[in-house]
Formats: sequence, structure tokens, C-alpha cells
Amino acid sequence: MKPYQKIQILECGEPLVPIPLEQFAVESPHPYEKLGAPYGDTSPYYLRESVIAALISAQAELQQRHADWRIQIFDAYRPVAVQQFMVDHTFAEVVQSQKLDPDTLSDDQRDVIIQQVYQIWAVPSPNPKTPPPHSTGAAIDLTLVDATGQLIDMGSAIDELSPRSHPDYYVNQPDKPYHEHRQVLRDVMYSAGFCRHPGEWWHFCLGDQMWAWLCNQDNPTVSVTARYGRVAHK
Ligand SMILES: C[C@@H](N)C(=O)N[C@H](C)C(=O)O
Ligand SMILES: [Zn+2]
Repeated sequence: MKPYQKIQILECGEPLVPIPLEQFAVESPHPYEKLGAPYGDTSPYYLRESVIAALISAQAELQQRHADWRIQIFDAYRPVAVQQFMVDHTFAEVVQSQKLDPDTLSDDQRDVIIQQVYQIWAVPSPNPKTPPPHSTGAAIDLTLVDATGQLIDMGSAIDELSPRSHPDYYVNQPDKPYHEHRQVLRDVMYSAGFCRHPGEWWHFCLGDQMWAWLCNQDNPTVSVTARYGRVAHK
């Protein structure tokens, strides 16, 4: 169990609502829909109402600094079934990249690979006390684009299973613009109240267990709880 999963959830009941996609840039086609992830009647382009308001405010802050840059949405709401699908998909990718035979893996090999997968993916827990962050509608994966829709180079791709995903990977490489770009993204998201995943430059949250845990880490005199638990899109 990750430490953030011990945070108490006091669900506030705020609705999951569609993201006004016309206000943002959007990765298209959606990266997990493209892989056949089981969304059923749901869509990744939903978030809690206040999380969307905060995202709009983060983009306004971005445009104070870079008038024609925009936030590009990569992924937002993710049902637990999709979380499971992506964990399984990433597991299969690691097996393939290591040229292993999926049918003859030992238990030890499976354990090592699943731990690698869980370095960047949350466990697809069905327990309402430990929901995957994106299943709460309070987590979002994103990056930035310029006026022409070109990606601002962050030095690695979203979802890359490598040390380059760490937000500070490029901190000691000032000759490259990547750390500065990651800091712009971080600063505008923080200005709207989001927190960033400690191991992923692209994952931000507001009001879920990870966010509450990060708030408590920043200020040990407070005891913040999560206001968003797992939610099903209706
Ligand atoms: C891997 C990335 N897309 C992501 O969202 N990671 C977090 C930790 C998650 O799975 O909730
Ligand atoms: Zn994420």
C-alpha cells in the first residue's frame, strides 16, 4: 500500500462533469482509447466540477506568462477497469521489451516486472478506500503546447517508464530547456491548487488522497483529508 492510500476520504459528492475541451488542446486520438481500453459508456474527458474550474485558472495563469501557450490534456477520468487494462498493457510491453516469453515467466520475474509497472501506474484497487487517483475524477495527466499546437519539449514522453519521468531529472542540465518547461507546468498548476506526483512530471491532482497526502507532507501541522473518492460516470 502506498502511503497516500491511508488518507481518509470524506466524499463531498461534487459531480463529475465534461471538460470544456474547446478551451484546451487535447491529445488526439486519446492514447488509451486508441489501445482499446474499456471505457464502455464513459469517457476520459470528465473531471470533478471544481477541478475543471482550477484547470481553467491554471491555463489563465499560463497565459499570463506565455500568451499563446495552452494546456494539452492527455488523460483525466479513468474507470478502474481502464486502470487495470493499462497496468496489464504496460506489463506486456515490459515483457516484450525484455524479450521474455509471457507464458514461461517465473513468479519472481512477474514480481519484478509488476513492481516496475507500479512505479508509474497506481494499483487498480477495487476497494473504495484506496481508489486509483484517476478514478476519482480529481487527477489529470497533461503537458503544454505552443501557439502552433507544437508540444513544449519536456525531455520525455508522458507515461515513459524511465528515470526521465522524475520531475527533477533534468535539474542539473541547465543547457537544456526541459527543467524550465516542467517548472512552468508545475508553477501554473500549483497556482491553481494542484499538487504534482513526486515521480511523474505530467500527473497533477486536486482533492484526492494523493493531493491530501502531499499537502500533509508540505505542512506536517495540518491533517488534510481527501474530498474525492472513486466515482462512476453516469
Ligand atoms: C502512468 C500515469 N498515466 C498515471 O496516471 N500514473 C498515476 C500514478 C496513476 O496511475 O494514477
Ligand atoms: Zn496520472
